[in-house]
Amino acid sequence: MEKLEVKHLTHHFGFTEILRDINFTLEKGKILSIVGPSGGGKTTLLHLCSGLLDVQEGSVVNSFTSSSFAFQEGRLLPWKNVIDNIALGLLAKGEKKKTALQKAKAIALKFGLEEDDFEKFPKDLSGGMKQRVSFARALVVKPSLLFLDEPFSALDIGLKKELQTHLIQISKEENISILFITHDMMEAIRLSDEILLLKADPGHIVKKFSFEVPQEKRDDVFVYEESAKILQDKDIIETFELNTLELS
Ligand SMILES: Nc1ncnc2c1ncn2[C@@H]1O[C@H](COP(=O)(O)OP(=O)(O)OP(=O)(O)O)[C@@H](O)[C@H]1O
Repeated sequence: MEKLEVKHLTHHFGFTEILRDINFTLEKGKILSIVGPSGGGKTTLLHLCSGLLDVQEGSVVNSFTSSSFAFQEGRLLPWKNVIDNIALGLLAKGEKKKTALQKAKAIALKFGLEEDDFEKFPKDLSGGMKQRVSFARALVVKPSLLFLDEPFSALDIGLKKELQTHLIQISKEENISILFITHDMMEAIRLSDEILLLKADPGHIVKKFSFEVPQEKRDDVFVYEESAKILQDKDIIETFELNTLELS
């Protein structure tokens, strides 16, 4: 069975301990999110899990057959148009150009891009369109595991919901596992099978929340109700320091 297994992972930058004794397992077909305040070590943890950073202490064992990464800001190649950006990974895997372009176009349409956009270059795309391209590029290679770094943070609520719906649909159809980081609790509740709450200084997991209702059945009411419940949780209050906030 494919899985990502993190055991006793600790990380330092210089003399500063950033992460301490992180343990979790992501299983095939599951969506797991890491939620926590800014500076808590989420990005560091994601980079360690995805191999972008070298593990210093503890272990990360990734037995998924393939993985891909979608970044918050898209990271598209400025000299390539939309379709060529999406087709990159397929070409790198040795797919024939004609088939790669066909697959790129099909997934672009699935993510709400239009044929008129296909020849555009990144500089002529809105933030939302870049994000659509970024998702399409990460998913066109049909990864077994997808890493996402705050993928929806720059999007308005309508677009956020639309892309989340596409992501859930494609991940279910293709049985893709997802590990993503976010500071948005509602986003985590909408998408995750399990949420890991990461508290800062040094980053450590204080709580895990899991949800039984399948993602495609989670409507706005579910997300609002679960958020309201979770925001009362003492670990969430402490982790996000909600008790120190007062309206003046
Ligand atoms: N390459 C690096 N060298 C030194 N310190 C770093 C490096 N990368 C991150 N840090 C520090 O590690 C800590 C955790 O950063 P990280 O980016 O992992 O947190 P985060 O939870 O993703 O934050 P945010 O939500 O703001 O992106 C921060 O104090 C940051 O300054």
